[in-house]
Amino acid sequence: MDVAYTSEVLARVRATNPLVQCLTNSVVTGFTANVLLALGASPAMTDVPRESGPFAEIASAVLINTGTPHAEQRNAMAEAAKAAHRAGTPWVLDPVAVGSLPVRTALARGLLDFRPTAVRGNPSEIIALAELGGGGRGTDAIDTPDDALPAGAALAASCGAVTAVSGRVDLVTDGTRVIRSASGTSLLTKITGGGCALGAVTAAFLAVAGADRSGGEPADGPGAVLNATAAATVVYTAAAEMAAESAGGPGTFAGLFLDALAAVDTADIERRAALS
Ligand SMILES: Nc1ncnc2c1ncn2[C@@H]1O[C@H](COP(=O)(O)OP(=O)(O)OP(=O)(O)O)[C@@H](O)[C@H]1O
Ligand SMILES: Cc1ncsc1CCO
Repeated sequence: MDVAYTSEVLARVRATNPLVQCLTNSVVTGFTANVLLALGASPAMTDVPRESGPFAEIASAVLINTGTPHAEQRNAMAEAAKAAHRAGTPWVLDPVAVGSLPVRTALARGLLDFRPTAVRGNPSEIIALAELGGGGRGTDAIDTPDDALPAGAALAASCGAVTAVSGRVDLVTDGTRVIRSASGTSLLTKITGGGCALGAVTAAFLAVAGADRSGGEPADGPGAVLNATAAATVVYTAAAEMAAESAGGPGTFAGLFLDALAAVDTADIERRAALS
């Protein structure tokens, strides 16, 4: 995974406007849609039963985020995950507050049966999803990304997912390889949805990553999911870093971040990527 691949996948998103179906929490819905639009993707918050399943079959990718999982949305999530799995639509699970709250913990663990392409969350959520810990403090983490490495390996083994763990240094793993990305800004933690919108951006990148929907060899090679997931983090955090340079605080940062997502280019990515 390198800067050239990151720029190439970003260009594909902008050229093809992948349709990203989001079943996400009520706090971050508008922000998430704006982040996808700024990036060049096309959001659709299709999250009611009898629509979510059929839509997941035609969407380019699906995001399921458990932040505010009301009963109807839980049913829609199960329907969408099942349909995405059946149709070969890449889908991302963001297990918000899993571990510390019981309803979403059961929901998210059940959704693993439908083999998410990637799981994205903070360290405590990832550890709890893999049943290796009890979760964080509500939506906040109490663990570090490296603490979640065994959980990433467990999720790769149990459902084949690539795992992206957020923190000061973000980490992406397929259970064997680990990519760390140190770009970004703590201002992302001072606006709501800083992590949730990254889940949607990850879905957009997976949509264009050359993964074969029939389960065959991905056009971008066997590491396509790992590389595209890491590329999403690099673009997202590079844009956040650009926004932070002229932000006066969380309020102006949010707007400048959308501007930066629309503007970020190869030179910006080259300057700001901090991969190891
Ligand atoms: N301590 C930190 N310093 C700098 N950047 C950080 C820090 N923690 C997180 N980030 C950045 O913020 C992004 C979002 O991560 P965060 O851990 O806040 O997600 P989250 O808890 O799932 O967010 P939310 O549930 O509020 O959407 C990460 O991708 C990372 O780049
Ligand atoms: C604040 C909050 N509560 C449930 S979901 C959410 C958005 C950030 O995870």
